Amino acid sequence: MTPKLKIENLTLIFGRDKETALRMLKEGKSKADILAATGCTVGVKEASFDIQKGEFFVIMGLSGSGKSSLLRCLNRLIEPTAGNIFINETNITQLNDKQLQEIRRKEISMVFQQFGLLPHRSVLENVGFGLELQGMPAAERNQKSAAVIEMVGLKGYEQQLPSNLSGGMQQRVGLARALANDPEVLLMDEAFSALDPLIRTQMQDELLDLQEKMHKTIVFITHDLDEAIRLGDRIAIMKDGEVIQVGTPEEILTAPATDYVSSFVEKVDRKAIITASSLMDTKPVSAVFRKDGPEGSLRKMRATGLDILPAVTVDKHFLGFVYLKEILEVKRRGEPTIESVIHREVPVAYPDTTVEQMLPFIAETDKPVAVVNPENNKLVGLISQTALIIETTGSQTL
Ligand SMILES: Nc1ncnc2c1ncn2[C@@H]1O[C@H](COP(=O)(O)OP(=O)(O)OP(=O)(O)O)[C@@H](O)[C@H]1O
Repeated sequence: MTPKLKIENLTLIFGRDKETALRMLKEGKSKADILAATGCTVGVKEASFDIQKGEFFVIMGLSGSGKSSLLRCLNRLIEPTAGNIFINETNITQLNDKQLQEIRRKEISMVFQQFGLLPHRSVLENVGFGLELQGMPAAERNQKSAAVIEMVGLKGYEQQLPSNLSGGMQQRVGLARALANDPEVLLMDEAFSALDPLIRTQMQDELLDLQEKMHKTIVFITHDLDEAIRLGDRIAIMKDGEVIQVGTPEEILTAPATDYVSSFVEKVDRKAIITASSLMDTKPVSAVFRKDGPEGSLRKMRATGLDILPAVTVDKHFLGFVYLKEILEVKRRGEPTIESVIHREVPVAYPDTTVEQMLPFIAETDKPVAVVNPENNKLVGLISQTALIIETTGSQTL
């Protein structure tokens, strides 16, 4: 599948002597060395990644890491120094001014941190401003604007001036304006960073709801890893102009690529993000069959060294757990199957169940947790108690 956006070796250098700076960069010189020798700042260094259609892609990094510079290259608000950017299959870096304008009007919109609203225009006029520039007649423009204003929850405020609105509402106007021309790609530069925390969380939720309906390709910038994790399908982490890791929130949290990423990850509340599938043992699950006799079950327990095993039907439907000591009882009583000692009232998780959702039943059980496929109830994995305890206490040293 062709990605919606393809960023290929993108480099951005600020300053005059870009050529020398670029050469030094290729030689592997550091940002500091390049600055000292040429007076040039490396804003973005050889970034390469793809963004898929409909993806919510977050670029996260501290102040000065280069995320705004990178975002602004995507619509050439800043001219990249080297590399390519493709939208669909069009190389944006090669477009002339007219073609670029066309792309900016139709395909890529941007939402800014400071809202960027025109103070003397009403909400309706602000939202319709881009359409007006395109020469759309007033009636059609107003109709489109009113529709997106309703979409972002501002119906009734069409005639207000921005100064009469709260920060959160002003940012909704900014969002509505970006959505008015129904772009395929939405660039959002720290769009919620100026809002206070409660409003910010509310806006994040609303944006996620909107995205469920819109399926836009969103590139969202933030310096806040919690926000990145809440919003992103995937996250790119930047440091000193470099993209140092691209991955799903789970990949970033469970397998940080560098110590730098780890240091961020340590501060995140993982329980809402880590899911059963990332915790479960991926080795083929040892299980006893319901029709197994006690001898067969004991053999499996000896082989695995476990004194609790899941019990399944022949086609792997999960039934419950069996315990070593009860199987020994069954054997002593001379029963032909282990049917009578399967504990069926046990909690199960689905692969996308989060640790937070598992907490209530983790507290009540000292067994491993079975992970089953929600569609057919087949056993797909087991999560050991140790893995759960580490995740819930956040401690690797028990
Ligand atoms: N116009 C400019 N001229 C020179 N250097 C610049 C310019 N804009 C940005 N820089 C430098 O490029 C680097 C990346 O800056 P950028 O603003 O992209 O980072 P950021 O991660 O978006 O930070 P912030 O969140 O503070 O905006 C920084 O070292 C910055 O000082």
